Amino acid sequence: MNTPATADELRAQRKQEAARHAASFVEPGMVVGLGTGSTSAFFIDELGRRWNREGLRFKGIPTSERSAQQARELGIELTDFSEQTRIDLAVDGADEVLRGRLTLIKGLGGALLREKIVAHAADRFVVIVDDKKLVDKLGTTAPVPIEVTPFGWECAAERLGRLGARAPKPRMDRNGQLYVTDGGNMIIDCHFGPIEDPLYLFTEIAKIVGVIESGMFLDDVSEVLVATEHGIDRLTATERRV
Ligand SMILES: O=C[C@H](O)[C@H](O)[C@H](O)COP(=O)(O)O
Repeated sequence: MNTPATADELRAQRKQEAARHAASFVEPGMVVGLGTGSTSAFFIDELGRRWNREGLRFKGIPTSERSAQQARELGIELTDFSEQTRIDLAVDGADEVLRGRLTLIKGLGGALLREKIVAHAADRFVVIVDDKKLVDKLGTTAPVPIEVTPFGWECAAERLGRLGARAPKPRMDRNGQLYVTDGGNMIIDCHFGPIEDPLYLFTEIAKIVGVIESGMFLDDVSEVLVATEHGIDRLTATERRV
């Protein structure tokens, strides 16, 4: 008799289903943005499978050193913005998605700046999640990660505190060392609690000198694929709202 799947295994299966679905959008010759995180890792794996078994050829632009390494190990050809500034399709995960909207939080994996740059360069930016990421208000389960310059981070943290972030502090890694992004910056994970007005908060965060980018994605996403027990729910830009 098979042991029933654990909740973690079920989530992993759903992430994989969303990733497979998104990987089916990749066509020969495309430039493809490769996201970061556990869901994106399934996407890159599936692309590796298509590269090696189907002979699918495309070029990847990774959003982190981690994803670059994974893609290289699978044999996927990589490129960068020095070669081309246009991406056909970018695929990435998210930490929270506002139910029924294309509004979300990303960056718990620390790659939010590169992810947003890649998303903005893409003609089509597809976000892949399992249904546990859906929330009725952003900020309910995840903090908003905010990438800041190391110089003067204390000033940015104080301003973020005035905006309602609880005890904003720089992110530490699992060894207790200061977390440094691929771009050499710091991240302040801001616990605002449920966010009533995402656009207002996003705008106020962006005004803080020293803030490079926030993990709020309000108007960047073309579609969201949500893996549920019934299959894939696809939310497209016609329903885009903040
Ligand atoms: O910086 C990391 C990214 O924004 C990830 O896409 C996000 O944190 C979701 O990660 P996961 O797929 O592991 O839940």
